[in-house]
Amino acid sequence: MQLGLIGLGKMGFNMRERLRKAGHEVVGYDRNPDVTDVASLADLVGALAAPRTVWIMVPAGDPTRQTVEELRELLSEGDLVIDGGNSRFTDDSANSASLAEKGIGYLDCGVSGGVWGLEVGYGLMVGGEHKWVEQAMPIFDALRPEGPREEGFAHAGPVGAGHFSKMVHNGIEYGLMQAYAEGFELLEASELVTDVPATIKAWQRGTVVRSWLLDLLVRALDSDPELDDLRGYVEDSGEGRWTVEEAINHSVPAPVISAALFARFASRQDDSPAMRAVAALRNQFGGHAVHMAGPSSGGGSTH
Ligand SMILES: NC(=O)C1=CN([C@@H]2O[C@H](COP(=O)(O)OP(=O)(O)OC[C@H]3O[C@@H](n4cnc5c(N)ncnc54)[C@H](O)[C@@H]3O)[C@@H](O)[C@H]2O)C=CC1
Ligand SMILES: O=C(CO)[C@H](O)[C@H](O)COP(=O)(O)O
Repeated sequence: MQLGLIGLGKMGFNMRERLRKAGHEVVGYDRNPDVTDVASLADLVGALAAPRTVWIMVPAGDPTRQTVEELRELLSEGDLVIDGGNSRFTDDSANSASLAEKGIGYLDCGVSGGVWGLEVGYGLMVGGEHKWVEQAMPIFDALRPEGPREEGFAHAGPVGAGHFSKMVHNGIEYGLMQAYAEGFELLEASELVTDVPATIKAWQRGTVVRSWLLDLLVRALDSDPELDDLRGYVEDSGEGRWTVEEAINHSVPAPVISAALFARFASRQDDSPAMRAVAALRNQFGGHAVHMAGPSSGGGSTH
């Protein structure tokens, strides 16, 4: 099958490779001339025979919204657009409705697997109408891991369901990573455990907490046993906060995911205004000692 693929970065580049290995004809477009197959979106559309299927894999938000708008002008009735990026699910209904005015189909597809997907395949969760899902199934089948389709692919529901599912998936990812990270810190802090990387490595087989994320932690510790080449500063790209917002909207308690998100915010602070306030209040009501800020004293002096 032919596919137009827009965005050939960490994800799209490998997806093009995996699809080509499976025998599909992929025309890739990226703003980066080093990786693109064609010079423009118009050229990409011109290189495909109707009905066309075009997969967007650019950063979520404005780049994806603008790409959908441009495709709306270039594509025709019967063509299909798939947004495979980590877009917020609330963008999907607007994209779908705008394309539907011209008879162009729309699917939202949550994609999981990161840079490893080339080798092991991508977990896919799709939202949209059945007929469009069927049209794109050869592409989904090539991207998903080998094995039973239902173990690496889900038609999760109508438009928006794919990105909603991916949002929850990423919220879970936040919580799992945070739990491993806290365990790592506690092992490191202990006087009893003398080989932390070996201990975590031993959890890879047979234990209740074995997982792919644990395997990746072992891999990171193999090259940097105390992770001291890194700063403890963690970005986020939206999915975690949207998960927490949806948990609030549905009155679903999500303390683990919320704490994991807030831990990332805390990681970006050199000093915490909130904890300065707690120290000040403790000092006010109980006369408890505080650590004073000092220009070169690190934690400062105690008063
Ligand atoms: N990296 C990951 O682990 C995963 C990323 N995603 C999502 O997939 C999408 C792509 O992510 P990455 O490949 O990691 O990002 P990336 O930043 O590595 O690649 C994005 C690519 O899109 C290109 N690009 C940006 N705007 C463009 C435009 N208007 N037209 C054409 N090309 C454009 C850039 O030149 C770049 O090559 C994002 O929505 C991301 O959230 C989804 C699952 C996993
Ligand atoms: O979707 C992903 C993995 O499943 C991406 O790697 C995503 O960027 C991870 O989320 P965040 O950047 O917020 O940590």
